[in-house]
Amino acid sequence: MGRRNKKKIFEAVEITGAGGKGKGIGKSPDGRVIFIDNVVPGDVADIQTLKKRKAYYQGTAINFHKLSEKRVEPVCQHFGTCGGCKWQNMDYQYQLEYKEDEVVNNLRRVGKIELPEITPILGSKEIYFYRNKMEFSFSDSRWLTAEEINSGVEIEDKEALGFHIPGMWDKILDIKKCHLQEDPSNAIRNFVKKFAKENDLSFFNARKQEGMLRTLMIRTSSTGEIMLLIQFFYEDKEKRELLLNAVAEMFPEITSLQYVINEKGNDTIYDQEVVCFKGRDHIFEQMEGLQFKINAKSFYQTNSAQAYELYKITRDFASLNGDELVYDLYTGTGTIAQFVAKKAKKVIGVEVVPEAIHDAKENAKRNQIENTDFFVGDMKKVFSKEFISNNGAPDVIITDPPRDGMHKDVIAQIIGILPQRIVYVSCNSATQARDLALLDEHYKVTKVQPVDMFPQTHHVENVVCLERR
Ligand SMILES: C[S@@+](CC[C@H](N)C(=O)[O-])C[C@H]1O[C@@H](n2cnc3c(N)ncnc32)[C@H](O)[C@@H]1O
Repeated sequence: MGRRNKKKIFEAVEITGAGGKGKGIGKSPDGRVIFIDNVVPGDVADIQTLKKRKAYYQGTAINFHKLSEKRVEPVCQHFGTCGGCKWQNMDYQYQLEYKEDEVVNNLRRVGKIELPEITPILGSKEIYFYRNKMEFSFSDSRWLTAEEINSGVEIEDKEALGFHIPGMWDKILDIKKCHLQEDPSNAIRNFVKKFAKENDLSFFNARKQEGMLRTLMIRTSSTGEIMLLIQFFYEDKEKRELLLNAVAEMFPEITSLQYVINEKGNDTIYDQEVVCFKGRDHIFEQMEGLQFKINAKSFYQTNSAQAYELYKITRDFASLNGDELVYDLYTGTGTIAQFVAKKAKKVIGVEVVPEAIHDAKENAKRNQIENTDFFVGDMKKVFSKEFISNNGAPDVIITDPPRDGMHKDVIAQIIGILPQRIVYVSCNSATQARDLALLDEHYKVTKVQPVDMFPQTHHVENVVCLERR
């Protein structure tokens, strides 16, 4: 190890905050911030550094002097190794506090904008089993814990079907029970693993690029439908059918059983043909009487119950009276557009993924919504003079960009149009704050409502209403 990364131990560090990708925050004697795994604000611990950067350290707790009163016992046996639910050891009320603080700090420090009173964060009723979609990876050599390695016992169960170890593309932790998706999610995953092993279907090795079974995706819906998609690295018809038939027989509640043969270097299925083996190639999600068709490639908010709350807040902030032309930017499959359509004169949705726009149009038809129009395009290029003269200048813009926020050209284009109101939905309040600062000359932030879509993680959604100055 080079000198720069020589490990140090800092004694009795108090954990004073949480943030930075779910890590606890402390301070070293030399005044640097330390980002620490598996600690909770209020803990006091000896910290061993793992990495040193110019302005901060990354570290891990090796000995606790005091355990925080904000701690709770994690429910999951995989906590600490799995990167999925890093805040499972913190009481949910405190999780909400830290999420709200993060939003406010970002808006204040990054955005440096004048803020109204913040509406308290809306917590999730379900703090476990709230996800409608999970993706697991197969591996022929599962991640072994230090205890397993040191035990000296020969490892018999070598395969994994589970999650990537944080930051490691080729290391998979075998998951026995995940607390994020309702059953039969765990039952399906465990059955597939057992059946595949018993019948000699090989598990993927990402380094060597060999092995038949790559990934498994399970989607559940509030309509009770279940989608299962298994991704294979190569076609072996006999073995593939053996597995898929066994799954179909064992879980007749699966309404959509699909597969992909993906021979590429990476796991993404978006450029691959998805084949329906049994049932339909889609499931439905429903919200306030609206139906949304979801296929294997569709984006749909992963916490359905909280998505409903998020959309209600968005609609509320848009304050529509039926006369407005609304643009729904980054519309995905047009869910927000359709959700607000009844209250608007017309809604135009824009999205870069053609399949999503195809679904948006089909869903609008199914929901008998006639005042929406959807366009495929990169947002940067959409607000052309021609587009505005064809579709009209919006009175209200709803925008829900990916984590990177809006491109500065998109913000410049919005400023060129100056709609009366903007509702900005974001899953990353830091980039949202940056964008709000760029809009500040023309828009005043009038409402802020953080929403928790992902309990047990540090992620937080935030809805902001802007009115023209
Ligand atoms: C956070 S999702 C929002 C989806 C939708 N509003 C919903 O609630 O289901 C962001 C969407 O932006 C789309 N997107 C990403 N980059 C884009 C771009 N440059 N132009 C247009 N859409 C883009 C993504 O494909 C994704 O559907």
